[in-house]
Amino acid sequence: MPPTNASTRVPVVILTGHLGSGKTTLLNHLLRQPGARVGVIVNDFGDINVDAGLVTGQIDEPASIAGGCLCCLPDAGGLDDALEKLTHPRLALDVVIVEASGLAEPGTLAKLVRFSGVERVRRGGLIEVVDASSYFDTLDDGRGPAPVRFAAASLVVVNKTDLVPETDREETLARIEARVREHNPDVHVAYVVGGRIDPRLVYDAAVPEDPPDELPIAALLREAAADHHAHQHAGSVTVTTPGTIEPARLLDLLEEPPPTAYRVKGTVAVATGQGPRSYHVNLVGRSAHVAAAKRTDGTASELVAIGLDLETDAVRARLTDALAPAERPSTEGLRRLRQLVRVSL
Ligand SMILES: Nc1nc2c(ncn2[C@@H]2O[C@H](COP(=O)(O)OP(=O)(O)OP(=O)(O)O)[C@@H](O)[C@H]2O)c(=O)[nH]1
Repeated sequence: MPPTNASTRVPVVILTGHLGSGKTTLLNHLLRQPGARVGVIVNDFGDINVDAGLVTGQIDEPASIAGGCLCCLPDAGGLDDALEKLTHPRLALDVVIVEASGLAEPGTLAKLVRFSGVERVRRGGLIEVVDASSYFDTLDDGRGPAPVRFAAASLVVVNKTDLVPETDREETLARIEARVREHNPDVHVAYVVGGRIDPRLVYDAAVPEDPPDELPIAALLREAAADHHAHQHAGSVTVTTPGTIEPARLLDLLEEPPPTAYRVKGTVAVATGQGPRSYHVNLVGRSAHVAAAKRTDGTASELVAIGLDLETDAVRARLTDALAPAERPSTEGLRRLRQLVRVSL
């Protein structure tokens, strides 16, 4: 059995963006990261150009899947079927990425995942890729309201910054960011070339290295495409506490996360009459998911925050506050925790 994150649900990340903005380039960058088991759903099968050697195996033969797997989605109606297959615990995938066609409407796709009937799915965020060099010639003429598509994004990746003349770059990127924030003031924005975002913004690989069953071609492809420009590293902060915590403080953090933390994840323990109970916590952008853990191993609680330009001191202070030890939870805290667990189902 491969190492697995199976005790938690599989995050499903939606990748959207205008035609040619760089979605597939970003996806291939993520697929090249060692260790990760990534499932891919594309709804544009005729036009697929994901690196075949990185996406190995067929979903109909899950036993043969090595580094990841690929599923084609002919129409929106097939999304749940594809998610059902790709989130099967046997595959032990770290993440499923849905690459939309350039014409897809992000808000609609986000709703399809949010209201998916598939039990093992959790929302992993929506990444909108923007072509910095053609933005004001394609998506937006700069007049009137900004495109509403940004409202659904948790992360906006402003790609192809290399194609913006250096003399205009700062001003152009600032103008794009201002338009993005019109409908989504808190969204996280990354500026990249070749879709090279830090994969830690998107998923956790259960193992840091390639599994032994991965096809050698994947490693070869990775070498051939070795990144000349390293990606912008995301920062992270980890806080642990040996005891059970007060859920009201945790809920305060999840309802109003620190602005520079894109993801917050971890496991926390809460005291009950029958001993401590553990919960898995996941926040992406502003969307929180909490689920009761199947097993509780002791009372330790841990949270990790990940983000670009992470304000580490401020974030550490917030995580420390959220993990303040409590031998007994407040009634109000328990009520809020149970409510979030219910809406996370
Ligand atoms: N110069 C430059 N070219 C890029 C960058 N990112 C992607 N490209 C190129 O832009 C073209 C389109 O990239 P894709 O990744 O195919 O874009 P896409 O959004 O998947 O395209 P569709 O699926 O057709 O909507 C390709 O030729 C890429 O090599 C970048 O940061 N800089």
